[in-house]
Amino acid sequence: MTDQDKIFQQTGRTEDFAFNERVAHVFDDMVSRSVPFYNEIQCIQSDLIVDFLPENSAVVCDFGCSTGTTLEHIAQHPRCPSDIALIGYDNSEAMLDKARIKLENLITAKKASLRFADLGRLQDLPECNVAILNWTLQFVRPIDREQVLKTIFNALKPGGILLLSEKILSSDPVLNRLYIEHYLQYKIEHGGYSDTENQRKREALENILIPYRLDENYALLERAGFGRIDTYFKWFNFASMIAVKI
Ligand SMILES: Nc1ncnc2c1ncn2[C@@H]1O[C@H](C[S@+](CC[C@H]([NH3+])C(=O)[O-])CC(=O)[O-])[C@@H](O)[C@H]1O
Ligand SMILES: O=C(O)C(=O)Cc1ccccc1
Repeated sequence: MTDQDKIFQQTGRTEDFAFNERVAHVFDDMVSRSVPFYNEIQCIQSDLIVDFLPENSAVVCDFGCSTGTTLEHIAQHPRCPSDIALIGYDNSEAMLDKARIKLENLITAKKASLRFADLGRLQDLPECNVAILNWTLQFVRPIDREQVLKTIFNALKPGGILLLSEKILSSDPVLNRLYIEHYLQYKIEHGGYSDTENQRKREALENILIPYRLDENYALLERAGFGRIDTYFKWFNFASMIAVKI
């Protein structure tokens, strides 16, 4: 069980956001209260993923897997092949510790494995059918993002896909402001966070989470070599994209 996220209820100086033990401990609660339609996205994303998996030797890599929720969803999909390798990567040991507990049965059955890795230094990736980058590229330094996508593109088999979810900016400043206001209101109404918690988290994420516009993400994907790019889910300042290695 995950405890309730009270991280930004504390008073005092706001520190930069980090995926440390305290955050990992409450992460499932935090992410489901902070990312609009988080659970629905996990469900429709699994539907898409299984469309691209072969019956034998299917490989799925989840970069920035956090507590392993996405990999667990895929394994539980009724059309998930039994011959599958689900590989989760993250650069937070605290997150991987939580994922190890959640995926214990899959790890014992040799269907899942977890690897400590920094996205900026990915090495020896296996050939994969599906790569996932959900709300993680936004934390990678902008100058490193293209290389990360190129490395993932090279690891994908032809016909394989990348699923990329990001917090995004609108190109129109007026709409951008409106979207952010609606998002903060969403976190109050649906997430149960207070105005002060929202403000503190916003401060803590500044310079850590750097969103791009949708067209900037598309350009990055195109430069990395991807074709057939589409947005399969969008909600104000959040977008989930699919990109195919043709
Ligand atoms: N450079 C990096 N290298 C590797 N991992 C990183 C890096 N930077 C951040 N991370 C990891 O990326 C994850 C981002 S959370 C992903 C949610 C998940 N995908 C989910 O669908 O539940 C999204 C969020 O917190 O908004 C964290 O686990 C970090 O440790
Ligand atoms: O809460 C936010 O402002 C977000 O952008 C989502 C989020 C969710 C979990 C960790 C960091 C950011």
